[in-house]
Amino acid sequence: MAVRFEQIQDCQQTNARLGRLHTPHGTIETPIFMPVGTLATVKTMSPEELKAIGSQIILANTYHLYLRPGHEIVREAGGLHTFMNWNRPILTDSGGFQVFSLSKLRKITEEGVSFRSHLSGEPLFLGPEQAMEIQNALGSDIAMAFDECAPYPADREYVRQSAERTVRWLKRCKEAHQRTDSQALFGIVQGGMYPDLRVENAKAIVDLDLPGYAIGGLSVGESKEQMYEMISHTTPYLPKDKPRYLMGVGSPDALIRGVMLGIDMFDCVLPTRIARNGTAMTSQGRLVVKKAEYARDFTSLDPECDCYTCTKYTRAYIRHLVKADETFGLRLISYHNLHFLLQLMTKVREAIRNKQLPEFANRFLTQYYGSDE
Ligand SMILES: COC(=O)c1ccc(CCNc2nc3cc4nc(N)[nH]c(=O)c4cc3[nH]2)cc1
Ligand SMILES: [Zn+2]
Repeated sequence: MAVRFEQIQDCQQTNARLGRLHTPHGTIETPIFMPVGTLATVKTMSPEELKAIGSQIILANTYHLYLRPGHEIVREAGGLHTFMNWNRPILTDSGGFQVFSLSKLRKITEEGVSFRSHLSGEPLFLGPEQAMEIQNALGSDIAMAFDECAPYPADREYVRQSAERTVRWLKRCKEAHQRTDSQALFGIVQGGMYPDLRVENAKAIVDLDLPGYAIGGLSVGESKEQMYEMISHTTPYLPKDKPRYLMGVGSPDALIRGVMLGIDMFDCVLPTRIARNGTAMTSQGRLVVKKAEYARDFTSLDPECDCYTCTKYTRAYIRHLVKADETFGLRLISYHNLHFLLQLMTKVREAIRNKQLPEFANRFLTQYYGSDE
């Protein structure tokens, strides 16, 4: 069996749980945040730095690697782990989301999606079989099913048709799955913002008896309350003894609330994406280091952080680098932001272990978002 999930401890007051996810490239303590390495790199970070901040698993993207450098080159390199010098677990997204969010001129049929490359404009096609072939070449430990992440907002009839097709696509992914002993296929539950469609889709996806399940079609512009509502309608139909992965999430509050709703795995581009415009996540909330007020601030980004960035550099120095467009500034903030979210999940696991999650959540969120939010 490629991937096996162990439930270690439940939380009495919420649906949170401690778990262990055993994969061919190592064991992952859950709940977990997965840094996003779309193009076979977590932007500006080396594998050694990722390990130094405690990253246990990273995400890469089928769509992007299919377009560039092409999955055949990665296969010839010996797979993604060798190609990018990362010997821990890798989860690959299937392209289901990226093809809809990045490419132009796309056409969806029962077969799959025809689209034009957002890089070269060349006509391309992705369907369940192609997505599984690419992920087979990449050799990820966890391969996501090829699905349609319905646009938001979308009318009920569209969402119903799309979710039903996603189930038919999942069956084809399962048929096309080759490395069943070294790569796990996770299904993805859709259903838009319609609770009854979410439940119906969850039941159909779980019927295929897979090693893990994701909740898709969220973090697409809906309100956080809507997102939490859809999660709470879905998790009761996902087996407790399998990992639950909320795709594209997220921010500190969404991670904590997601854990309390029973989610085990998360991914988001946020930490490296906001670093690009000089924004750091700190224990006191977001800090835009470019602001003039930090020009002579010789304290660290986050007074409560012990990471390399916060022990060796000051806000004034990082502000200078970002203003001068020096990539080292981007590296320092990315390193800290990733450390911040990975550290948050370490504290969340500790709080579940000590039966203190609600208290920890209130303390952290009040400090991060301020009591008025
Ligand atoms: C500064 O912050 C940012 O730039 C930024 C950008 C995008 C997201 C949203 C990411 N949301 C998201 N990613 C997703 C990936 C998905 N993959 C598949 N296969 N199926 C889905 O149904 C799906 C849904 C998602 N929702 C969040 C933050
Ligand atoms: Zn730090």
